[in-house]
Amino acid sequence: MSRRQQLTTSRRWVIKIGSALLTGDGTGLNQPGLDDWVAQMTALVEQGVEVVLVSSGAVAEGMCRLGWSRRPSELHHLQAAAAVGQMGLIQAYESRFARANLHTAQILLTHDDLTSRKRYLNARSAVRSLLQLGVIPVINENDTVVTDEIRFGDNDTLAALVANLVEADSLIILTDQQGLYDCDPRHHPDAKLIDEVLVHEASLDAMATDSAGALGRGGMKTKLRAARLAARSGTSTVIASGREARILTRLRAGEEALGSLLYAEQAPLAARKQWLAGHLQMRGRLELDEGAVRVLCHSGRSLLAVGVRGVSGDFARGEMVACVDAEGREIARGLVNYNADEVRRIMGQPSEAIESILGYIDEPELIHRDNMVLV
Ligand SMILES: Nc1ncnc2c1ncn2[C@@H]1O[C@H](COP(=O)(O)OP(=O)(O)O)[C@@H](O)[C@H]1O
Ligand SMILES: N[C@@H](CCC(=O)OP(=O)(O)O)C(=O)O
Repeated sequence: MSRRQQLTTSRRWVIKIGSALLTGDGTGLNQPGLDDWVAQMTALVEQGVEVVLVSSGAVAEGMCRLGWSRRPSELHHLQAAAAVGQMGLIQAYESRFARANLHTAQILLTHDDLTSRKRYLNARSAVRSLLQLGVIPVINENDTVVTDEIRFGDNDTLAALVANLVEADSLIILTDQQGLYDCDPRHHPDAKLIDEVLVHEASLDAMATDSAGALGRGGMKTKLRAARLAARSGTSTVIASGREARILTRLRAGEEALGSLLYAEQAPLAARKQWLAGHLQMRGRLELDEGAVRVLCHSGRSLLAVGVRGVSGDFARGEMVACVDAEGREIARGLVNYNADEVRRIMGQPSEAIESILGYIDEPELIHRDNMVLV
């Protein structure tokens, strides 16, 4: 199957719509554009794609609503514009998706939300639950509370971290150019479009510059960096023009020579497992009973509390623990969904009992199979 053909079957897409498209002429949101992109995303959902939308446009829409003609430079004015404009942005998506009977959910994130392990896991389970419910998450940076030091700044980086968060198969970055050119087409009319390339190809660095349009942030440089970040979880990226007719549905159909495909070396699950195998420090150990050892080793299942008979170490939710058999041999390692004290209370118990023992339930599994590698 060609790399383009993989888009025809991939299941989870993060779609980023940039400021350059959403607010092309600086007079508020591009309403006809929104009609078109929402109709295409609805068609994707009907084909079974789980869509997570990362949308810019809050500051520009806020400027329009407040009657400001120039982007302010003071942080507090930018924050005010973002707060006003985010209302318009969400209304724009909510009303359009509602016509197709699809619910939307607003998620505003800061850098801290994705770097603190606990908040990361919480954001991850919230977005996953929304997807399971068939809801379209509409994500933007929480511009009103971020300071310069902790900003994503451009939404390309945010979209890449969201792709990591949900282990997306594909990240689609829609912008005002046909894709990544070998130099900025705004200044070089003879620039050539890159069709398909390995995301880590070193020659790309010299091509993707940080010159952006009047309303965008970051230019192609942040898009290339985003594609490389996304590749850490095995996600391949397409950079394409949101002005091209039926761009999303044509990409879904596997059309060749459309936008630039920056492909990752590994598939999402393999990339995650490699990261788990080599990455984190072990914070504790879970001793498993024979039945649990068997289902982990032979059936590739998740670890449930009922199969654990001993706990050592002091670990937090989301940290890495070793799973050992009765002789102390490590058989697997993975990210645990409960902290050490909680595991001591729920070990040996069926998952249905977790809520009555702890008073809440985070996940039914102690370690989900996607977060575990056999050793
Ligand atoms: N090699 C390149 N190929 C394509 N565009 C480039 C390149 N280098 C810089 N750019 C600039 O990046 C701009 C898109 O980035 P930006 O304005 O930040 O858009 P967005 O708001 O969609 O993120 C293009 O309009 C183009 O001028
Ligand atoms: N969070 C900001 C968007 C930041 C931004 O412009 O990003 P980008 O679309 O990457 O150029 C907003 O909603 O106005």
